[in-house]
Amino acid sequence: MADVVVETRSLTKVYRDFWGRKKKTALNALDLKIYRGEIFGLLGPNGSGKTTTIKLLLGLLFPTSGDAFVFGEPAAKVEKNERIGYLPEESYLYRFLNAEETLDFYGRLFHLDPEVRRKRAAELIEIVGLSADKKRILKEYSKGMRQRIGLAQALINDPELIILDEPTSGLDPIGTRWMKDLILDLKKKGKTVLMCSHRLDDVQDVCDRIAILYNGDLQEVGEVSRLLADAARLEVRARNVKETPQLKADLEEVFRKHGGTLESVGHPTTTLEDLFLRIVEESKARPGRRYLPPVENGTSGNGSGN
Ligand SMILES: Nc1ncnc2c1ncn2[C@@H]1O[C@H](COP(=O)(O)OP(=O)(O)OP(=O)(O)O)[C@@H](O)[C@H]1O
Repeated sequence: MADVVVETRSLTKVYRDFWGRKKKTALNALDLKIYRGEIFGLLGPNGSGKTTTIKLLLGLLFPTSGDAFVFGEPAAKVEKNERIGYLPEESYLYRFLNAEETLDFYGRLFHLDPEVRRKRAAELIEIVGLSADKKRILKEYSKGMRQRIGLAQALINDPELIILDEPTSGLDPIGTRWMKDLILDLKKKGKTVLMCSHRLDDVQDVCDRIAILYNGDLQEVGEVSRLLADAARLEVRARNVKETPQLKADLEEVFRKHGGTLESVGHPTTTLEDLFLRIVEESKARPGRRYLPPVENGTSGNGSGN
């Protein structure tokens, strides 16, 4: 039986106004379990209750009814937060500290020994790619750099559960790929990750399971691969075959024999992210590389600029 790291039972949050009158049911009877070692995506349109859920799990808000448990402890018990790393959506870091000072400050909050603090800060600065900028104050950081130092802060206590609110926001495609690889590395190390994101392609790339909230109600929960599988279609891929009318006719015949119909024959496409990263890598490896338009016979001159 898998180890449950986060559990909510009929978790409900109603925000009230100053007079105690009901303003908004932000979360309505949420039942959810998140297991050790999985990457779980919490999705939903703006205002659907994601941040409210995270705040309830961190004990920053109290539920109106229902329960939330993290590591089997009530979420209101703030000591359990020492085992959690949290990257909020908005930067909250001190703008006049540099990266080293920032991590030292958060290390102190977790009562880490000076030696451990120094070692972890150095490792994390390296991991998040800020070695060259570690002496600059955060005020001078770009949004992507702030996101990197925010992640390092979230990992300073070597947490078992990492909660990431919009982890790829503000990152360029290279930073996005780096962040996704890092999230997958955390999973390899046995960590549990709960992330909220509006970038659905990123969620699809890294999450094992997702939950979708709408207006405070849980609408769907399950494995990404299962939810996205199109059971009505079958995909067949082949190598070293030329696309000819005869091939198409033969395939039509085969599928007809098995009671189906051929929908299309063509080349699979890569993702824009892969294309972008490949071009950046090639540009780095070959200074002077430039786009060249296709030559007359139709072959691409792409990337043969020197
Ligand atoms: N302090 C508050 N007082 C009153 N209503 C609130 C408060 N905080 C959030 N809400 C409302 O609760 C609902 C859920 O908000 P929440 O911030 O949890 O949504 P979200 O899914 O995180 O949205 P987003 O994607 O925009 O970050 C929204 O309708 C929001 O206006």
